[in-house]
Amino acid sequence: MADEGKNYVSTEACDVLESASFLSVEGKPSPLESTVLPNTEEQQVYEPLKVFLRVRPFSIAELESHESQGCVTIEDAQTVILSAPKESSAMKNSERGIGHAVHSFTFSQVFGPETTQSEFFEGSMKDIIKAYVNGVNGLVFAYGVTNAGKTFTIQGTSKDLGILPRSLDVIFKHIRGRHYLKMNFKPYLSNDVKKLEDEQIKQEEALKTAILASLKEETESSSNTIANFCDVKLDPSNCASDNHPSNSLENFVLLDIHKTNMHQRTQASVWISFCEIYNEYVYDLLSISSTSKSQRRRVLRICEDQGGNCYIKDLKWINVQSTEEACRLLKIGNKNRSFACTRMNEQSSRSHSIFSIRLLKLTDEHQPRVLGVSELSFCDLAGSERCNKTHVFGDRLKEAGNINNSLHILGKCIAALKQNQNPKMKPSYIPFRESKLTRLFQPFFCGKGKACMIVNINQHTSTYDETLHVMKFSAIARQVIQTILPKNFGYFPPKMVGGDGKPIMHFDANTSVGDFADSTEISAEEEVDITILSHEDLLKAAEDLKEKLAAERRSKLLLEVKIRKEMAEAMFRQLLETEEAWSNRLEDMKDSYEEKLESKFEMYKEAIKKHAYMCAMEQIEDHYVPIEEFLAEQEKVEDRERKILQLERQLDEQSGRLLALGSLSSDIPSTENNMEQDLLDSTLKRANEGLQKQCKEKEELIKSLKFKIQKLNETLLEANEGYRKMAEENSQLKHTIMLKDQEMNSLQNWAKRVLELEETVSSLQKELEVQKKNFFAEESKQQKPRRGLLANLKSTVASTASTPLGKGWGKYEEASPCSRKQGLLPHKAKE
Ligand SMILES: Nc1ncnc2c1ncn2[C@@H]1O[C@H](COP(=O)(O)OP(=O)(O)OP(=O)(O)O)[C@@H](O)[C@H]1O
Repeated sequence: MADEGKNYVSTEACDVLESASFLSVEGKPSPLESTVLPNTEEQQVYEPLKVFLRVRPFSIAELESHESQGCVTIEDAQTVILSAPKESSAMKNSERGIGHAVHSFTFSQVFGPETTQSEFFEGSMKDIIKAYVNGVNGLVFAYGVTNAGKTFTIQGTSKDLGILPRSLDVIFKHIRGRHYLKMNFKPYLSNDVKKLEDEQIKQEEALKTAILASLKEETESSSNTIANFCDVKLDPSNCASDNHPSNSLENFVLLDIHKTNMHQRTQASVWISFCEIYNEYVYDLLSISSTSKSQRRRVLRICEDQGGNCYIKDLKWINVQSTEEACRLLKIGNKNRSFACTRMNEQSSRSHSIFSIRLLKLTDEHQPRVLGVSELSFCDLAGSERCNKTHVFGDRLKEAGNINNSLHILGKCIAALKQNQNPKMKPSYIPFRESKLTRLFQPFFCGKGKACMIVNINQHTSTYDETLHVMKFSAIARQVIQTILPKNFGYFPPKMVGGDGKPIMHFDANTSVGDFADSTEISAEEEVDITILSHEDLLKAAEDLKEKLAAERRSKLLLEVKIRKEMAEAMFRQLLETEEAWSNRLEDMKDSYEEKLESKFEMYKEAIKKHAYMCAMEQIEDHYVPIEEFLAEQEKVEDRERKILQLERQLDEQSGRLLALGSLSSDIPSTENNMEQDLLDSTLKRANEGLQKQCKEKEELIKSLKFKIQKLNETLLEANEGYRKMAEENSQLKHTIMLKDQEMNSLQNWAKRVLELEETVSSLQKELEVQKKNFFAEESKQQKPRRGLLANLKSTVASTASTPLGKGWGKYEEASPCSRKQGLLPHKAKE
């Protein structure tokens, strides 16, 4: 890998890691120990996950069985080449064209088979212990196939100590003289501290004594094959048994101690815990009950505090005063650990074991205060293996399944972590919660600590394919960049609780007491290892679980509904806010654009003005005439005008004379001088031009007038035509009027005649009346015959009928009496 050895730690942060040490060496205050505490607000550090490869040497038996086929070749301090042996699947695949037969892998450092425990410790643990004593949590996990040397690397043997006892030794040496021996401050939950009452301290001491005593009983009663750590003499000669320079912390951790910036003298208290994850159940390896095989082991729960930090509830934390004590406890734990004899390893770890050391940093006072807590965990993972190769069944098969599953999830987490580092890739879910192991590892991979991976391989041809798988896994892990949060000592300020578990002190001013009260475990429920239950109990347990599941689902559903509602409301609010923000922004943009436009407009206006001004100035410059010159020229012009006027007058006179003289004028010799003649000519010319101009104007005028006249003529013609028509109509009307007049006249005549006739009729009637009277008078006097009167009447009527009126009358003689009364009507109808 190209970035091999590249350190992502910023110089500043690196300096802090290099220099700051929170405890003095061998109890002696360092030169600067009385200065300040390490700055806990340093920037966060990015560094690639350190992956060390350790190749196990062949055992004598293996050498005798000619295991070696040269599968593993160490190229250099960082590179190793794996060549597939003939019978391996990798070789078969490569022959089929799938994959390669040779693979090259790069590590932070490769430790060959000849590497001693001391060399390995020095080469791999330096940084992590340095960071640990400065408050950075650390995780060291050994990964590899079964029988690859993981346990050997972590724990070692009594003669050849592994990294764990060596680390303990370094830590104790480091705190020598500053070791806080009282047990009244105890680690609590994930990162807190509990202040114990006297009674509790006594209980604590009794428990420790009991656990340690159990080892004594055991060692007396039975022999064991595990490294007898209690016999370990952890003096420098032991540690440097391989003739290597001393591995004490002074040698590599506190080289720059003189740079420390600590203000305060401090002391430390060391607590350890040891647990295993077996078949996905967590067991306390330091539990007294667990030492008795007949008793059922208590399953521990992984809980989370309010900060989401995982911790194992009820896991025992034992105060240790020395490396020897810690190693005794390690041995006790090992005895409780699930080992089994597999085909590959006589003492094969069937579980993942986690040994943790918590360092409590306290002030060096009569009433000490806790300054911080840091944790260093060593995880010896169970060996990865293929079930078919190990020929396992029953419990072993189940174990293998669980081991492989948790390792598979660890692989998935590491792959997801690597993928999430790539900003171009879609962030993927990291399945930390899918196994107990990854749940406990999560904080270390999420910035709350520094992780380090040890890959153990053997050179067996029989396990080549598994080894290749392990190497591929490590190649991915190698690419993970760790983000280490900037708290140097612990990631959250520790809280302190009293013996009753209630907070008594807060180290973080920002954290309230209320917050703390909730930071207890999520559930106090205890898990039971169901594999040891009877069939009936299992059924009952299944029923219980079903009920619990249903209840849980219901509550979760309600919670989901509530959360969804809250989220919807929050989103709606956010949308509204966003909308408002955008509309405000839009308004602002509009305003700013308007302002810009206005200012541009003003700018252009100014530019145009300027340009016009410049042009004007240029013109003025071009046409500039001094005032004296101008006045002189003006005078000259006026003078000439006067002369022209004079000449014009003269011309008028002359032309008047010329006209008077007529044709003779040509013969009259000119008396004028040449100058006058010229002036005259020019005047004439100008006058001529003026006349021509006037003529042109007049012509134009005439043209327009002609056009107008033409228009008027046309209008006149139209008017004439109209007039003619009107006249015709008029004559027709006159004729009609005349006819009407005639009719009127005739009617008047008729009316006159009617009047005459009426008069005649009335006179006749009168006469008739008179005649009647006379007749009746005579008749009464003479009684003359009626024939005579009628004859007279007839003669009268006959005389009347001879007149024109009488003739007309006669025509109607035969009409009815009614018609006679109406008189004139028949005549009118005739007319
Ligand atoms: N570097 C080494 N030098 C000498 N012996 C070693 C080395 N590494 C491992 N061994 C020996 O190899 C054997 C197997 O080692 P170990 O038990 O540590 O393997 P393991 O990987 O922990 O196996 P498992 O996963 O099955 O528990 C042990 O006897 C151990 O002493």
